[in-house]
Amino acid sequence: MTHHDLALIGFGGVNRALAEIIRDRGETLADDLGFTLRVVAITDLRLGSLMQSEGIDLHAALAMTGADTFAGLPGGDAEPRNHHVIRNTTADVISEATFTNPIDGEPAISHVRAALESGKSVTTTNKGPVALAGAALNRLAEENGASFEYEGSVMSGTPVLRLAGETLKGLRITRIQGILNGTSNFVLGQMEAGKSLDDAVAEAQALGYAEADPTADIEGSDVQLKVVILANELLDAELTTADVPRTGISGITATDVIAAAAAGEHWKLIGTVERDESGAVTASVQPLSLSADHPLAGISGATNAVAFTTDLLGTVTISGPGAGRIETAYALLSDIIAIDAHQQSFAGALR
Ligand SMILES: NC(=O)c1ccc[n+]([C@@H]2O[C@H](COP(=O)([O-])OP(=O)(O)OC[C@H]3O[C@@H](n4cnc5c(N)ncnc54)[C@H](O)[C@@H]3O)[C@@H](O)[C@H]2O)c1
Ligand SMILES: N[C@@H](CCO)C(=O)O
Repeated sequence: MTHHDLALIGFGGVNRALAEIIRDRGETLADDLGFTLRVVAITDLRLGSLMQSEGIDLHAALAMTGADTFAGLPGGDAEPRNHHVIRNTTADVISEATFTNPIDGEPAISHVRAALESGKSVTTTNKGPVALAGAALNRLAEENGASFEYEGSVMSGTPVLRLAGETLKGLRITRIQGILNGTSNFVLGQMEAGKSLDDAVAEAQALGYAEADPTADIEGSDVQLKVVILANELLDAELTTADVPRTGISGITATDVIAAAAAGEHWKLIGTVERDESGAVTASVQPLSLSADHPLAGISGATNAVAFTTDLLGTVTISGPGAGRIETAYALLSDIIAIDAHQQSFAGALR
């Protein structure tokens, strides 16, 4: 049986949920997947760093709160020595789940770069590195014989990137339109039910859907990053966030939402990518009031959905969780499964 050792960079909702999955289901997963998993390093802004090559006791690590630090534990330090840990850990896979920075992607881009330069594979749910430096990081991974996987950067654990990238091959995709932010969709639904925007955002934060700064969810910059990822990953575009005009939902009032519902419509924050006849790709983010018969109108709560307009199949729609700790940790697990498969096929080719 093969084995993967993980370093978790950022120990918040998502990486903690991955640690819980490994703690609670590690043995079943080994039977199902043919490899075992162990966490050998953790860093976090609040807790500091911990490196234990024989495996960290996940029960103890998960019991730690923001008031604790790793200082005093063997291999522990009160400082989050991210670069030292990434370069020196015995882990073969780095799981990057620090805050998404929609402006310049840092420090996550540097974390991913350091990992790939050390020949370690990376799984991340952080949208910054993928949207703002995806092409360069993919090249770096290839140069270093490592994998860079980021299924959770769009639609959390719902496998939209692998589905479209692998199983829609051979189709010409002319349009991608989706509800790509769980928090804003949840908030609009709560407003329809009579809650204020602020109360609904607080609820989304408590449920683990929102960004550290929920402005990114409400003002559309989270969707802007996801639209760039979809365009570049699936339509071979080279968009930057500056190419994607965005309007968020803060201008939509409870009155607007309730009046639309009474008329059989629903406000949704919609990301759109289009490819014209000449091959030029454009994208946008804006709130739209959708009539009840629109395929995205019935998508509620933190669920996301993406509709692909294709030449041979017509419209193909995928929907599923778009946010949530466990749902997003599943994306990390699915990336680790992909990393293992790459390593097995590389080893097979050498035999
Ligand atoms: N929660 C979701 O539903 C979801 C879904 C998809 C993608 N994501 C993305 O996954 C990432 C993690 O999300 P989360 O919900 O776990 O966030 P979170 O805020 O719960 O956790 C982030 C953790 O990273 C730590 N951190 C931040 N900067 C750091 C640094 N420089 N060094 C070390 N630690 C640092 C913080 O202390 C915190 O514990 C984010 O980039 C988010 O955008 C989240
Ligand atoms: N804050 C994001 C997390 C998923 O990227 C959302 O609500 O969709």
